[in-house]
Amino acid sequence: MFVEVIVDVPAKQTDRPFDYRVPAALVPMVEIGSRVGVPFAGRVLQAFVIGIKSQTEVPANKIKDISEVLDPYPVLTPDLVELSEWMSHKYLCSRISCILAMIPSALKAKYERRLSVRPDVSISELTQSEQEIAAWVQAKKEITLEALLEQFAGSAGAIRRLIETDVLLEERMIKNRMKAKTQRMVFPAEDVELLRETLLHTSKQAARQRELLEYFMANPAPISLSELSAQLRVSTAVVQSLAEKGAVVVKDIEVLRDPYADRHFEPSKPLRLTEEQESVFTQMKKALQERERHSGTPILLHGVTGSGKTEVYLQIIAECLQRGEEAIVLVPEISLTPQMVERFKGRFGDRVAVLHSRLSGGERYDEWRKIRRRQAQVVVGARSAIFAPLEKLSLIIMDEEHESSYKQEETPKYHARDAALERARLQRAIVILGSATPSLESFRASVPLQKWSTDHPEDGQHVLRLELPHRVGNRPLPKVQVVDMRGELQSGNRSMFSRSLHKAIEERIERREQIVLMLNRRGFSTFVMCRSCGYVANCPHCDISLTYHRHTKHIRCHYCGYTERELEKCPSCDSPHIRYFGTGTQRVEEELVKLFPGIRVIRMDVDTTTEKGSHEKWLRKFGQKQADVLLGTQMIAKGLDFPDVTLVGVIAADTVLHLPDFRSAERTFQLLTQVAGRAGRHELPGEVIIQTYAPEHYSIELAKHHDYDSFARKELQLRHLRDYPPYCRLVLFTISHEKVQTALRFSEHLASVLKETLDMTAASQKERGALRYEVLGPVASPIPKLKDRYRFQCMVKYRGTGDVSSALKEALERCEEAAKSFQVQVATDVDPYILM
Ligand SMILES: Nc1ncnc2c1ncn2[C@@H]1O[C@H](COP(=O)(O)OP(=O)(O)OP(=O)(O)O)[C@@H](O)[C@H]1O
Ligand SMILES: [Zn+2]
Ligand SMILES: [Zn+2]
Repeated sequence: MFVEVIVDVPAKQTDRPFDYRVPAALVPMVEIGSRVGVPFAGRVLQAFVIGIKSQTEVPANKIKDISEVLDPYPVLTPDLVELSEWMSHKYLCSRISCILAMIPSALKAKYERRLSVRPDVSISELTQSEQEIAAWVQAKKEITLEALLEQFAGSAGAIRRLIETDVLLEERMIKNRMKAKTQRMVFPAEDVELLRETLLHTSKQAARQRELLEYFMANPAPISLSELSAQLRVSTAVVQSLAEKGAVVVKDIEVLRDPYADRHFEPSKPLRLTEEQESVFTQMKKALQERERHSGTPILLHGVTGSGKTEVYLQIIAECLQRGEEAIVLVPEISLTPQMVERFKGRFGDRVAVLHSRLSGGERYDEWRKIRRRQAQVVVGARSAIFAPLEKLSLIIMDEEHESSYKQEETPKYHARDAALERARLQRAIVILGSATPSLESFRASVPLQKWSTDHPEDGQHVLRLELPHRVGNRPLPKVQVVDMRGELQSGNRSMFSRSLHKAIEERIERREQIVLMLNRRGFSTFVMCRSCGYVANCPHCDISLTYHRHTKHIRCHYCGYTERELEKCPSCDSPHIRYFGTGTQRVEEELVKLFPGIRVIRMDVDTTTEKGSHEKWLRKFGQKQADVLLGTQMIAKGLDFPDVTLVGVIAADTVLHLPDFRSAERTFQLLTQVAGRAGRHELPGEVIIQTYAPEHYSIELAKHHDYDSFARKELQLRHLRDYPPYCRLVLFTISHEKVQTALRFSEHLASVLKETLDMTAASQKERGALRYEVLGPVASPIPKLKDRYRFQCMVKYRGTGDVSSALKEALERCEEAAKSFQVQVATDVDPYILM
């Protein structure tokens, strides 16, 4: 048997399958998706099996054997292996980077070098010090280089000679970064007679042993050693002597770390669906039942905030489980709150595995193994949970599908929505994209039920749209008031709170109701400015202003980490009037406390939520009414559901609007709608106050009226006019070099090669429908200098059905030589979300 593998080397030349032979003994262990060790260029490397075959073109004297199989079960399911191929093609990145993105970091190999003495070496021919070293290694059988250097601290030279002369052989071993956690268990002998007999032969002096034997006679069940010693206060030695007598067996058993072990989840029952929910649910159920026939139907669930989308998710998952199938639920990282986890654990208990970035490496690994061992059928997680190794996946739910955090900003720069649609296609699973404010990409692709026919082509361009236009129980959407802050300033109010918001806060405090205040962090960045001359402290390596860190009294660059002490006076005009603009939320908190004495504020932003579990802690406190105000950045806009919140305030709504980004209106509308959705979700009616300097902007005006449809129509018109996605697709190339000239010249070269290859592709694909494209740039990047490198951008804009990836890949390959010799870096971003 032969296998095709992808080796774990991040280089262009190795980005293709290599053939190996599987020795007979390993054949039963090797499957598609297995992780193996293979000899490669004189080392043993981790590799992933992507194909199995009975023949190979590699000549018999050249083919090598795989050296080991690293796991008891394949780490990738067959559909993930296929998905990795799609990903590397679509996102123009190496196959191995895609595979590594799919497995927990605990499984990313660490290579350890181990030394041993060559068996046929005659030690007596070595020098005295060499002999000493060799003898020591021989006694240990094998040892890491680090340990050897530590033992013979002064003899690095001798050790090196021994390695060079092959007296010490070096072997690279693949080690997992993370070990499975084990627990020491005590198993009493199954035969109670044996216990009784041991007791008879144990002397009266050994009271502890006798006590333990009696305990096991009464409780003949395995127990962990730690629990046993806590209960009976017996020492390990006592257990050990019983083990020697054969009355008990002590064994290490693998256990799974459960991050939610100490939490109790209130079991929940399915609610009776409302009429609207019921009709949506019926369609979903139908899609699930017919998924084999129609290769899975993607569904867009457009439901206003509080319309009961989550309850529908829970019931369709139950349906999926009942069919013996499995489901993935994707939620944005920041809305993966305890409340959210609780709803899934409460309904499905232990069958739920949770994956998010706040878990430790070990916990993540264990949740993943729980999935791999088929102990979990529902996976709830952030972006990368789309790669959960479920074999009978039939349902993928993506909540808040419009969220930009579904796009990964490091290589592989994939979008979880597209990965979900592709994985669903491979598995014939159905995808449900849910949102109160669907992305324009999804909305444009969607077709309402009345116009839907099941023979729409499976091209990801057609999505069935289902709607939940009303809140559960017909609760009204909250009343939204927009306050023009320019007017406030004109009437002499210089505070960051308008008079309406001020009054509204006062009222809630009096009525003991709760308030959510949101501020957009991006617009309120923390910078340092001279009030006399307007000097702003910039990073010397990046064209970006430095950020002030109040607690350490330093100013810092967010991109490269450059740090200096806070300024005493202006470097430009010597004025002492330096103003530090602290984080926006800090400033708002200070002002709140000043204006409303005694007010209790919980502040949630990057500063207060870095610690593990802090997120949960703050929300729990707020839920228990230990605070009047929950103040925070975007992270509080999503998913929260607190009954006593009756006021939501947005301090500055338009800070995103001015960013040079074609999605800024969409983002503003989404954010305002989401945060407004936090108010009045239960008995008490809600009120929303939005403060802005641009009240007439359509994204704010239409958010005020909860009018998604008008917003989508208007925004799509504008995108069409300006030729932006979803009417075209973008690929962004960012080129950087230490010298401006080199960066620019290379960028021009790349742009012309891109044009050439696209011309050729368009010509050869003419019959198959038009491919229209443009290559824009090079232009200086919006951040023109980063970490001492100058940056330029080229953008490819295209529409049509041709295979653009192949052309772009070819262009990159043609420029590779030049890039290498000039040491130019090229970063590629397909369907970019950040245009800087
Ligand atoms: N059929 C139902 N009967 C009674 N209450 C329901 C029903 N469905 C949902 N609810 C309740 O209505 C509230 C809102 O529902 P849910 O959180 O599922 O809405 P959602 O659309 O997911 O909201 P959002 O997108 O704003 O987070 C919740 O408190 C939920 O328990
Ligand atoms: Zn100055
Ligand atoms: Zn910097």
